[in-house]
Amino acid sequence: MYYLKAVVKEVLRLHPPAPLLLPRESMEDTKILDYDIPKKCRVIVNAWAIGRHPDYWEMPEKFQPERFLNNSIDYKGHDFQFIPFGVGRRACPGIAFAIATIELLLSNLLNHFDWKLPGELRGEDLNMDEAPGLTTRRKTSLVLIAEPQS
Ligand code: HEM
Repeated sequence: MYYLKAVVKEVLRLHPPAPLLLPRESMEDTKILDYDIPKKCRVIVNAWAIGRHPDYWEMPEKFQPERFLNNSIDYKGHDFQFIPFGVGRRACPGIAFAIATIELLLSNLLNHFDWKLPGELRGEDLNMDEAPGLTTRRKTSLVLIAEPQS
């Protein structure tokens, strides 16, 4: 179960369903690094890019759930390098429900079926591109063969 939790985190790091979170508006003039942000400016946070930033993640493009096994990085918005549910007062209130649902669904699917790719296809051949949009989904359908476990 520890590994499954790490897999879910790794999927949400690489493919956050709301890649730009929800837009914010600055309440006052401020400066971040060298950028002047005027009052009432619309600010968009790119959680997708943060999740792949090489300053915060080793081999950021690699799918490597193990990176979540021996650390305390969680969804609550304390770890700014990992914010698939946003941060602060307007962060997603559905985190616990979402994670419980994903884990329950995934563990049942894995427990009851053996999963295979069709033909000679290998995992590394899968196209993991995302269709652009405010929320993301796979660009191409995922085709799998499910064999019920006896
Ligand atoms: C994998 C599943 C989910 C993801 C990745 C997700 C992600 C997000 C994100 C990124 C935001 C914007 C946070 C921000 O801008 O800081 C948000 C807001 C919100 N989410 Fe989710 N969410 C998920 C599931 C759910 C579920 C299951 C519910 C309800 C049962 C829910 C209810 C909401 C609501 C009501 C808001 C608006 C909060 C506000 O504006 O104050 N979400 N979600």
